[in-house]
Amino acid sequence: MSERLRAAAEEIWHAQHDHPFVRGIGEGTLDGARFRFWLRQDYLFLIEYARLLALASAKAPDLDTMTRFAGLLHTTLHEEMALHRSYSADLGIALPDLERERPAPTTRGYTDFLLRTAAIGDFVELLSALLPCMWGFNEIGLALAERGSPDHVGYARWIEMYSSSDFTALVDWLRELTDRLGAGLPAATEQRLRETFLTSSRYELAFWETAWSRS
Ligand SMILES: Cc1ncc(CO)c(N)n1
Repeated sequence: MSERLRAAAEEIWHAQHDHPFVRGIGEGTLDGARFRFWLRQDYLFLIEYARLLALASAKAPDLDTMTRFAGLLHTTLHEEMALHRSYSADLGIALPDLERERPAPTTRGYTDFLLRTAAIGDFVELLSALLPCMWGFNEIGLALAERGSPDHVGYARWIEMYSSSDFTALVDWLRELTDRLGAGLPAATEQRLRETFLTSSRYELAFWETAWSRS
């Protein structure tokens, strides 16, 4: 099912790869103010995203899945958010300021959508909402890593995080889980899951666009 979801969102994902913010990360040309805006908003995003992972663990259909989501929650809080904290330290942003940031409408809209889906949808729907977050960042990270970044690039740590073999393995696992739980669903259910996947994909694109144009 994950391949069909990805195919339905091709245009949106293509626009993400092509977005000047994403290209700027890869080429090392993204200006500091835009990255700074993204970093502050993404930290808020990750706090809510961590709640989503906690809900996924709570709603997991079996102990193994519950354990993996608890691990993913831990990795997000301690590794992915550590990346943001280290960039913030470099940029002179104090931790309390990072947490006190006000969410931009896109950040608010996206995290509300994710948590709403987790709260009232079933587990597969939650997975469909979550998949574009991790899979999208991994696909972008891998594409940028493959293109290679010049040595002077300050965004190398960003690219390393999202293209790492650990992050890639997590995405592979999440896709397998979606394929397993999404197998043989009625067409109307898959249609609903596709809409959820598309909504998250649109928010992913809007997140880059907001950081590009609002800062
Ligand atoms: C908006 C957004 N989507 C996905 C990820 C990856 O976890 C992130 N850090 N931020």
